[in-house]
Amino acid sequence: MPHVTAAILAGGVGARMGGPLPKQLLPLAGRPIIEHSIAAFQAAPEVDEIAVFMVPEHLPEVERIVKDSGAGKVSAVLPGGATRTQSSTAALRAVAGRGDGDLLLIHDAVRPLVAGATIGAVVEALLAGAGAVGVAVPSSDTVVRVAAGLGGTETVAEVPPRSELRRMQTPQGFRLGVLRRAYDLALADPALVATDDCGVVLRYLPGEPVRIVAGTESNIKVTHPGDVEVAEALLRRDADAGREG
Ligand SMILES: Nc1ccn([C@@H]2O[C@H](COP(=O)(O)OP(=O)(O)OP(=O)(O)O)[C@@H](O)[C@H]2O)c(=O)n1
Ligand SMILES: C[C@](O)(CO)[C@H](O)COP(=O)(O)O
Repeated sequence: MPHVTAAILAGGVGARMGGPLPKQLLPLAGRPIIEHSIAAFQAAPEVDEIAVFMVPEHLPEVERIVKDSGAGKVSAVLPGGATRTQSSTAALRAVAGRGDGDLLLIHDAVRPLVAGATIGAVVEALLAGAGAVGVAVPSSDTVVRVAAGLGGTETVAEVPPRSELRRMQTPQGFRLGVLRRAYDLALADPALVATDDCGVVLRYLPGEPVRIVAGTESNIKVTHPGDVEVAEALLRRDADAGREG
């Protein structure tokens, strides 16, 4: 069986959230957001090992969280990079000793409500032969592409068919050989701009299918002020549903 490493990316400073602390350290139901994310992968039977990539100035807080929560699968708490893409490449460096057939899951630390079933579905798709797997949900809203209008305004440039659109979440999972080849090409491209790792595979290895598995609406990315309260409400709802089910 391939070895499965989960990389939890926590190298961001949370500019959109604001405030003195990176949002992954904010409390959610009494525990730091990142502790929920680590716990999800700790509990996932498919995952062998976890590595966390944290804003360098806050490494000690995460080391303490890992120790106090008893997350025994965490083998390393390392500095993240200056951009999400650089944190992903830090994750690739951390698994340099693993084989091309081993698996790497990359997860946003600020998606604390990821379901165990979602992690399982990503690994299952990889074990079934996929080289790259994304998690996505349909969009309820019409999504448009915009263009710059007059005087700093925006205008609608295109309305792609909604039935073909999905909202991407994490974890995103990869056979290591695939992600390594994609990033080797990406890092040699001075025009590299990426917001997720499946996008890097799609752009630089266009022949490599990126499979999609279904995500959940609860797997939100805590991004803006107010999102912690939304996550708290979703956590309560999921706990109530678990008690009733
Ligand atoms: N240099 C970075 C930037 C982001 N991330 C991580 O990638 C995930 C998704 O990023 P985002 O929500 O954009 O987090 P921030 O970069 O912290 O937020 P902002 O863009 O508002 O500053 C987060 O878990 C974040 O910590 C990372 O590991 N390294
Ligand atoms: C990877 C991601 O969560 C997929 O939706 C998203 O692209 C991260 O974007 P961010 O700007 O780093 O929050």
